[in-house]
Amino acid sequence: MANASTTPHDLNCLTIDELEAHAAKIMDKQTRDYYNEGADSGSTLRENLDAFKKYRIRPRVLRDVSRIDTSANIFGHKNSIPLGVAPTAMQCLAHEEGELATARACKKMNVVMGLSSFATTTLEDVAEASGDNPNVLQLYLFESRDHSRKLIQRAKKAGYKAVFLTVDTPILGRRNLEIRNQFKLPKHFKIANFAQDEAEKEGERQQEEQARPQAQRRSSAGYLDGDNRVQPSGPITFHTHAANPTLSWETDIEWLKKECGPNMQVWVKGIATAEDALLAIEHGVDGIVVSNHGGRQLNGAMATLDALPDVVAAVQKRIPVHVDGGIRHGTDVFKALALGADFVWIGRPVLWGLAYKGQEGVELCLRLLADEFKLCMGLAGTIKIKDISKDYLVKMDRSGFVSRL
Ligand SMILES: Cc1cc2nc3c(=O)[nH]c(=O)nc-3n(C[C@H](O)[C@H](O)[C@H](O)COP(=O)(O)O)c2cc1C
Ligand SMILES: O=C(O)C(=O)c1ccccc1
Repeated sequence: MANASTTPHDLNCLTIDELEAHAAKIMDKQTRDYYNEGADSGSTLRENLDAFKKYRIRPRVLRDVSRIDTSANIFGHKNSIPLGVAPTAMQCLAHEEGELATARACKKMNVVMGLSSFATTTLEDVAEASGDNPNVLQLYLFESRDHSRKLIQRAKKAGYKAVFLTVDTPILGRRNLEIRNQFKLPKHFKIANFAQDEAEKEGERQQEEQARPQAQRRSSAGYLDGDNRVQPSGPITFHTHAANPTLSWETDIEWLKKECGPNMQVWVKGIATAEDALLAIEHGVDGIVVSNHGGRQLNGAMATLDALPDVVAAVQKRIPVHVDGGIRHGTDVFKALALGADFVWIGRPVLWGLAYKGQEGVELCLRLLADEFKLCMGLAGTIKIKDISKDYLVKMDRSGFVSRL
């Protein structure tokens, strides 16, 4: 009998939940709170996780599952599983090698990596560590077009396959632990991808700005006071760059497409509705990620798995639809694909892996999910990614009533 436990395992850490628990013991409180929390009460963060429990798998049997192919094509590359590493900011907080450790683990595991605009490693160094393995650059479109233009040119030159424009963060969500902890990036780390000529000045401003509680930091329209009211604008700052409330389909997507040219795709990350998915297609976007930023932006927003089916129905396979948020098991990957996603991304589990054991920890994280996903495919009676469909799921309502999809 084929057994999933043929790959070497870390006996102390056999699940993503265990990885989270190990990481929680290792990370300092500031980092743990920053990485793990959601916005406001955290209900959307929890619902992202719980949404997967509403679905159960309908396994088919007596099919030859001796040859399971978990691979998925992305940007013309063969990814080992239909899963990528979502962009998350400031990975040097989790481990001194930060994004480089993640890039090396992704390369080893054949998994695409998303690099945050707010990475603590330069995009060139990450590209070098990745070799042939594909990368995407997550973008916050800064109000200073000059800075964005430079960043895009650098990404192009370094061979990034796509930019993912994050569209769920026109204003930064309120994260209470971050405010209470007065979270700041320790002085010895740098937000590495600010344009060289601006880096010094900007670095200093960031350090100053980060010393401020979140509620007093400035956004580009001004800063949010204690009651989340926007106060008049101040100088350009760290959070000015992340949160740009002027972003719009008309002005920014056209501009971005032109800047990226024919060889670097433009995706939008943070879509939650069919209406916006259709607008994305209308504006010539190459792909979308259904995301609510891991529940860190609009608390009270739908769980991403709940938002997914409407988006999939509207898009009708014209462009790829990806999803992130709350994926912690191989069965979660299977369920997202069965609901029509082409691919999924994971955020926090990679940060936990990094904190646990650097590159090795990220490899472990990816291996656990890859093994679980392959096992799920085989036990459900599927051998190719394209076999996975809604025929393999039922949905349970609150009273436990089960219905076919
Ligand atoms: C600590 C942290 C930092 C993040 N930083 C960014 C970022 O810089 N840009 C971005 O688009 N998304 C960012 N995200 C959101 C992730 O890309 C992703 O959407 C989310 O983490 C997925 O949910 P999950 O953590 O439940 O897997 C961040 C998430 C976390 C947890
Ligand atoms: O923390 C985040 O989720 C995020 O996307 C972000 C926002 C501002 C600066 C750095 C990261």
